[in-house]
Amino acid sequence: MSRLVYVLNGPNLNLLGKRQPHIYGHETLADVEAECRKVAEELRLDIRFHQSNREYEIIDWVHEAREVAGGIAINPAAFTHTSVAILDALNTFEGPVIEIHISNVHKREAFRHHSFVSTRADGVIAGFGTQGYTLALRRLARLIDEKAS
Ligand SMILES: O=C(O)[C@]1(O)C=C(c2cccc(Sc3ccccc3)c2)[C@@H](O)[C@H](O)C1
Repeated sequence: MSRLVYVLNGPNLNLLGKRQPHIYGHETLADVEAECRKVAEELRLDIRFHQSNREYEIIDWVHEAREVAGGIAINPAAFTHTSVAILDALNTFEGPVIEIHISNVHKREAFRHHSFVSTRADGVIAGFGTQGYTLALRRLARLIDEKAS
């Protein structure tokens, strides 16, 4: 069972930490990646960390993950609420998928309350700030270890 995990980030997350800190905090996506790499080392995971504003690139990374990864952690951002295409791609991935949202989407606008991705995700983390990323890694490590035992 591969200990490689893909961490995928959707549109506008490249601007994280620069606006709306009251919703998304002050950490930049580079800060989040660094924290993920630190925790991944503790968990004996390798990670590939990506962000794109282009739906097709996220789909292509999911297809890549099918061949090499043991799990996917994904913050689809706005694609959460719109993308059947990303859901369809995730449905071709056989390993565990954890959906991450920095904010508690259920306390926000009604259009953020529905997620296409949640119909595939094995778990959803929302409202834990950027700590959700490392919590997702810990869950994926547990699931990968359980499958290997
Ligand atoms: O809470 C999240 O992580 C979420 O996935 C992230 C989103 C999001 C939306 C716009 C921008 C950003 S990142 C950002 C934040 C502040 C300033 C600039 C960019 C994330 C939303 O589209 C989702 O509904 C919720």
